[in-house]
Amino acid sequence: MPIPAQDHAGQRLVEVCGAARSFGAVQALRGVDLQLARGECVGLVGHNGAGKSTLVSLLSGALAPDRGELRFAGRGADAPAWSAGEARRWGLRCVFQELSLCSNLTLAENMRIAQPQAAPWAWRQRAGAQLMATLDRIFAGHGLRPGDMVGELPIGQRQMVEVARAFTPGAQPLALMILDEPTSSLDSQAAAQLLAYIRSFVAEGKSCLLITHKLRELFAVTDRLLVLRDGQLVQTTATGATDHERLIAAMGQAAAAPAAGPDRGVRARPRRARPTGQGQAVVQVPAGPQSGNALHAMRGEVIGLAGLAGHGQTALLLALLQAAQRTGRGRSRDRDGGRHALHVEGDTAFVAGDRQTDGVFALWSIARNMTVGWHARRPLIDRRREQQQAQQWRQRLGLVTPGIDLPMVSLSGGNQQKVLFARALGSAASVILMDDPMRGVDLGTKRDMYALIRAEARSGRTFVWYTTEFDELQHCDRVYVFSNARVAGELAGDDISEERVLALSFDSCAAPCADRDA
Ligand SMILES: Nc1ncnc2c1ncn2[C@@H]1O[C@H](COP(=O)(O)OP(=O)(O)OP(=O)(O)O)[C@@H](O)[C@H]1O
Repeated sequence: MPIPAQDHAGQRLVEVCGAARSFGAVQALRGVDLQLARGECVGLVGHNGAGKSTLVSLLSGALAPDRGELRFAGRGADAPAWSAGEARRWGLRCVFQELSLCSNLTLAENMRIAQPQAAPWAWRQRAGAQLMATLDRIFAGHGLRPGDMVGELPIGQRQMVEVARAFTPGAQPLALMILDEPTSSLDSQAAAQLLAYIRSFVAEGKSCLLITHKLRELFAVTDRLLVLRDGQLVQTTATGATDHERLIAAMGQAAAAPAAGPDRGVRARPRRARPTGQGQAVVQVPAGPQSGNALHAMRGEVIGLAGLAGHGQTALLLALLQAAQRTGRGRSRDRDGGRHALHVEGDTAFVAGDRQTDGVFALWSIARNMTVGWHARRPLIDRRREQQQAQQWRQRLGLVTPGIDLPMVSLSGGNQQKVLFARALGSAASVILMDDPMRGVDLGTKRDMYALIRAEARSGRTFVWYTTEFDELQHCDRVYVFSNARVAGELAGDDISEERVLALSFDSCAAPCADRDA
């Protein structure tokens, strides 16, 4: 029989003593001590490469610590004895930053993989029904079906499935949920649904460790906050006893952080200050019955694409990229299956948000990943230029790595994202298409990137920027809001507000979109 929440709330559930872990020359964790009680939600923050995901891997048993001890629910375990199977049997589950679903299987089949011990008969129906029940509980109105193929879903929906699968009850208990950036690809509505669910989860006496770079979320749901910096826990504080600025300072990212708005400290410029557009439209999407209102971007403009995730923003960016590539081959206009007649002028680069699928060459070096677009235009690889350019961007974006010749997989998630950003900005492209490019990027680097985007726009580059974060729209000159794969409206100046974006998102969208990004 389950113990009532009030009987076990406050008891110690997890204890980590002196956990350390290195990867070659990199000391990812340098002796971390932490405790987690039953019934509490603890937030873990830190810059890219601070060691958060490594700590998660130790807790979940995916990695063994070099030294230190982990205890769960009073059961002592010397570090070498701690394993993924044991952690799961004791009630620990984990949603990792990089999604782990099999893209060639359906939702139901992915559910079955996570709980193979369930009864063998009619497993597909059972697994599908179980997963749907959790999806309904967390993400009401999700629009997913058990037979959907994971590989055909946009990253936001894949993240919903990943989260719901972890929360689905099974043969093993669930006492602690570790969520590593669970909202990085969710739109604001789905993120709010998940945060509300986390609160109800801990209210039942269960525990949650939440890792995110979105401070707003941490302040909304956590009881306590831990700050990790260069592999060490430098601050533990009750959430109510701190604020954004102090947290950012503890992370070591306080310099030049102007206070403005909910995620204070991440904005590089005051709201709506300096539109940069100049006379000539370099991106054009005409109005149409299927595509909605017309969309255009002038030279030097920063254009935001907003609206609920999966409502056509990524599809448009990809269509623009294809149009640009065909334009480069001598055609001036392109038709996207009759939906859009698109025009893009100039070299175009794309920053993928779904980095594992669309962006990263995992085993290539960091330097080669940064410069691959540039090499593609030359007959021979110029290693000296490659090194020069990569070192420049490493410093500019504060890449945390001992060397740019290491493989891309050695980088933390946020640092991999920085490399993709460097790849686009380091190219000769005059139009940069960005598909939610700040996924997993820490606050300090985001601030630098916002400033960089503005500076590049001033020099004449055009940005078309899909973002799931409202705050980022404040860095755009104009914003187009998408709904049901159509441009539902345009906002500019002080009209760019959360309320206006939501109003346009839901205006023509009663149900989740059928024409999703693929
Ligand atoms: N498999 C690996 N091989 C080599 N180095 C690694 C490996 N995994 C992590 N590291 C290094 O360990 C350090 C900590 O990485 P970790 O992924 O824990 O950071 P993080 O705080 O989760 O960062 P992010 O916010 O970007 O996800 C980084 O310097 C990273 O490059």
